Amino acid sequence: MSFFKSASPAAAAAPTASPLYSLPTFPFAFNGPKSYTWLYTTGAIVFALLALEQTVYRRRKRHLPGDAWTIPIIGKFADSMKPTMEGYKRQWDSGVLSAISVFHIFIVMASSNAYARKILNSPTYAEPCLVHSAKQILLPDNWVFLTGKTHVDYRRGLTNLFTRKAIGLYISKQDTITREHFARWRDEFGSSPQPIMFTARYLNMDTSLRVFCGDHIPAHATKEISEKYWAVTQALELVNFPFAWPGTKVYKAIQARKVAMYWLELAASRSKEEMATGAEPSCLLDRWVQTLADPAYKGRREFSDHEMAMVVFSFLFASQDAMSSGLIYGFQHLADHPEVLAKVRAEQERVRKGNYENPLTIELMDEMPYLQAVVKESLRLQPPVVMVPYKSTKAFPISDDYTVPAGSMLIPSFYNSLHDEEVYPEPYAFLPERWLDPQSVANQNPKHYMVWGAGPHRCIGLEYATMNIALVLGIAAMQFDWEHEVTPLSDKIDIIATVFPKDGCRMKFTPRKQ
Ligand code: HEM
Repeated sequence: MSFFKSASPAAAAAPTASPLYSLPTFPFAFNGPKSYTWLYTTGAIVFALLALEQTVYRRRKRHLPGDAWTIPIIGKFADSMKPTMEGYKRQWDSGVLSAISVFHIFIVMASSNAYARKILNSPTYAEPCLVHSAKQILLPDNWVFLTGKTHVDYRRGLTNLFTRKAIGLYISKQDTITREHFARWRDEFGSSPQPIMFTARYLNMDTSLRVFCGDHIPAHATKEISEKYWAVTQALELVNFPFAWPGTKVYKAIQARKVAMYWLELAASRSKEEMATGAEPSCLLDRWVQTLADPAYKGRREFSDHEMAMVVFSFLFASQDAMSSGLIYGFQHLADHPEVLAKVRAEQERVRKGNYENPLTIELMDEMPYLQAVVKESLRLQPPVVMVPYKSTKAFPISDDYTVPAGSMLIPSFYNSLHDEEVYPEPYAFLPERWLDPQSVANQNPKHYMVWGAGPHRCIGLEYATMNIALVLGIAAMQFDWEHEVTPLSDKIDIIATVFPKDGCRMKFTPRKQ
């Protein structure tokens, strides 16, 4: 997420002030018995509202595991301000369905694969629940806010942008940009390890902008967008000030979006002009324009520059955090398992036969099953998106004995499916080999592999993301010797929108002789 969905219930809870708690203010001067009447009346109202809150919570929760009583007014707000994996795991372990409340929002967490999939595959009852700030940042008319059939139809037109043919087109750009960045890494990474969080992030941002817009935006624009984009990620934090006032994170994110949209609209317009001359497509926008002009194409043909820019912005929004998380953990897992890194290098040597400077192609990548298994396993072991919030649009009979009330938040977990020891023996070990045998229990149970979600909103960019992570790790394996400085925080997880090692993954890259 992707990640324009909040990782925590607090995100949705924070901006919502319940009318239940907006009590009128009273004159509290003690002027005789009349004042005591006000005081008693106020006390009685507060007491009644608190009692009502508990009754509503217990009626919604029924027999589900979870606190018998919710903390008045704020519920589990304090926990969700600083979410931890340990806290989530405790909640998941309490039951396949469990309940909590944050402010007045009633939340059902689903930890089993069956329930997680049921939520994601029941668009009549549940739809994605985007954080409050997402509409301000992405613009309310962005396609990501569509639901039901309109969403399915719009999305169908976009899947052309991620076919094998399209990915084959993007890969040469990914290769070029990655090598440009690695040339800089040679100078930037000195003698001591340093966090790669922002270095890897910039690499992803630059690559994605080039893949999406090609040369239709100037190099300085990709830099400007990349630098400003951090404001967008920050505005997705769990709790945000609800108004976009100057100085707030949402305000800064909106300014960043304006800059990005300016360049993306320009790119869309230039792509249309260039494709009209019969030029060959060289980026995602070109491919989109070319598809729309294809007489065989069935679907809507007219998209304004603004609309195309919004789609590209949504891809950036959905991809940056998740792809950076996946890449950083890819580096960390490989560096911590030198025996696996050695096998990646052996495969590179076999396939590339010494031609390490030749650009990678999709056909060459096909010959690297071990590298692909490494990426798949790394994303399983530490999924960038551990869960996504949905909301029930009507009463949802999720099981024989429980119906989720309408308007609740539903949070299916991906993490539990991905660490189910029935499907992934030794679930906390990094074992790419489990993906090499088509008959392995992991390969025989693809529905457990929930890194990309499931159902109508399943990640649209998964092939592109997988290819990019594999390509970067494959080239880095041959260009550098890696050293990961393991710190007490390396295994601790920071939940920003997606997940990152708390120490930012401290790495040292030393150029290798090839
Ligand atoms: C490792 C990288 C990535 C991960 C782990 C990831 C994961 C996810 C997940 C879990 C979802 C929600 C699925 C659901 O609700 O069932 C999602 C949705 C989405 N992702 Fe990704 N994603 C990644 C990269 C990307 C990239 C590179 C792009 C764009 C090129 C992208 C575009 C999207 C979009 C547009 C959606 C919303 C789809 C819809 O609502 O129809 N993602 N992603």
